[in-house]
Amino acid sequence: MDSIIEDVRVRKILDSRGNPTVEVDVLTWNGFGRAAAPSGASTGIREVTAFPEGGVDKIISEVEDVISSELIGMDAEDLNDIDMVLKEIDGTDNLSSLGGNTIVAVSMATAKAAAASYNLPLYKFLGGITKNEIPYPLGNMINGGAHAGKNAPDIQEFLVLPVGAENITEAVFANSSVHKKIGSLIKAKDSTFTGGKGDEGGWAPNLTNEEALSIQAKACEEVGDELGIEIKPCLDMAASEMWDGSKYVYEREGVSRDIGEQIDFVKEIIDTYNMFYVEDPIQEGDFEAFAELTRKSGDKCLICGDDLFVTNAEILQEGIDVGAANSIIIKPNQIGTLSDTYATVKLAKANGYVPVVSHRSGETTDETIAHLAVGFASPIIKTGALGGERIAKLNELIRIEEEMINPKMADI
Ligand SMILES: O=C(O)[C@@H](CO)OP(=O)(O)O
Ligand SMILES: [Mg+2]
Repeated sequence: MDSIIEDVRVRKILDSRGNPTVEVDVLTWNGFGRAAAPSGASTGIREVTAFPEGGVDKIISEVEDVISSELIGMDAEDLNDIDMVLKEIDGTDNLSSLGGNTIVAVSMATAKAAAASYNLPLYKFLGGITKNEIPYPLGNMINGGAHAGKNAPDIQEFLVLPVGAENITEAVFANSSVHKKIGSLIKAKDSTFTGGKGDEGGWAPNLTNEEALSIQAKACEEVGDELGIEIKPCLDMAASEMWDGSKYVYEREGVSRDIGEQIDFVKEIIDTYNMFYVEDPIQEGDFEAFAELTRKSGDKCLICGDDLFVTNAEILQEGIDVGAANSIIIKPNQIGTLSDTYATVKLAKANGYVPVVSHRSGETTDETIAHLAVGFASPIIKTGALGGERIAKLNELIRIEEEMINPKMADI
C-alpha cells in the first residue's frame, strides 16, 4: 500500500550542455522519487534510442499521459513488472517510441519512490541495509575527442583513480588536487592556455596525446607523493570515434593506425604509463581485437567495454564468450531500464568483469548513479571530478558513506 503509485509527472529540464532532457517525478502513497536522464555525445551504435522523434516536447505532450495512465495503481516496489510494462508500451526493440531516456528516468524515479515509501535511501533499497562498501571515483582530468575542441588531444578522456584513498572524502579531494595540478602543469607548458574545459569538466588543452599522457603521469606522481596516496592514471580512448571503417584516425596527431598498430599502441601506453584502466581502446564492432589486447594486457590493466557492450547483457555475453575484456561500463540509459541494467551487472560479476557505473557527458544534478554504484556493489564509479553535475554524485557518496556503519572502500 505504501508504495502504490499515485502519480507520474514528466517535465523538460536543462542538461549540462544546455540541451533539453527529461525529469520524472513518481509519487506513491507514502513516498516520492525524482530522476533525470543524461545524454551521451560519443554514443554506442547499439544503445537504445534516447528520445522519440519530436524529442522532449513530444514526451511532455503525448507520452506522459500514456505512461502515467498505465503506471498509476501499480506498486513501485514491483520494479521488474513496471520496467516490463514500460517496454511493452514502447513496443520497439530500441525503445524508440517512448525513448530510452524517458524510460530510464521513469524506471529510476520509480525505484527511488519505492525506496522512499519505506523510508530507505535508494542504495539500501537496492543493495540491502548492511551495505558498507564505497566505490572509488574515476575522475576525468583532461578532455579530448568528441568532448573537447579541435586542438585538444585525440584521446577522449584522461582519468585518474585514487586507489590508495582510505575513504571517499580523501578520494574525491585527491582527484580535485590532481585536477588543479594538471591545470597548473598545462599552464606551465602553454602560456596561452585559457583554462578552457570540456564537456565533463576536464581541461581542454592544446596538447598532443603524448604531452597529455606525460602531464597526467606527472600529476599522479606529484599529488600522490604530496598526499601519501597512490593515484593511478586511466584512459577512455572512445576508439569508435576514431574508426573510419578501416583504420583509427588520430586527427590531432595526423596519423592513422591499422588494427594491429592500434593494439600495439594501446599496449605500449599501458606498459609505459602503468595504466590501471583503459576504456574502449578498440572500436565497438571488433570483439577480436579487444580480446587480443585483453590477452596481452588484461593481467595488469582493466580493459573496459563501453560502446562495445552498451550495458546490454546479450552483447556482454558475446564478449564473455570470446574474452573481449575484463570490465564493463554501466550506463542505465544505454539499455533503458533499471532491471536490465542490474541484469547486466549480475552477468558481469558472475564472469569476473568489473562493473563501472558511469555518468554521461551530458548530465544533470541528478545523483541517482551514486546510489546505483553502491547498491549494485560496483567497485568503481565514473562520474567526473569537478563541475556541478559531477560533484552532485560525488558529494552524495560522501553523504552515503557518513550514514553507513563501518564503511570501507570497495575491493579493487
Ligand atoms: O564515453 C563515455 O564513457 C561517456 C562518459 O564519459 O561519454 P558519452 O556520454 O558522451 O558517451
Ligand atoms: Mg566511454
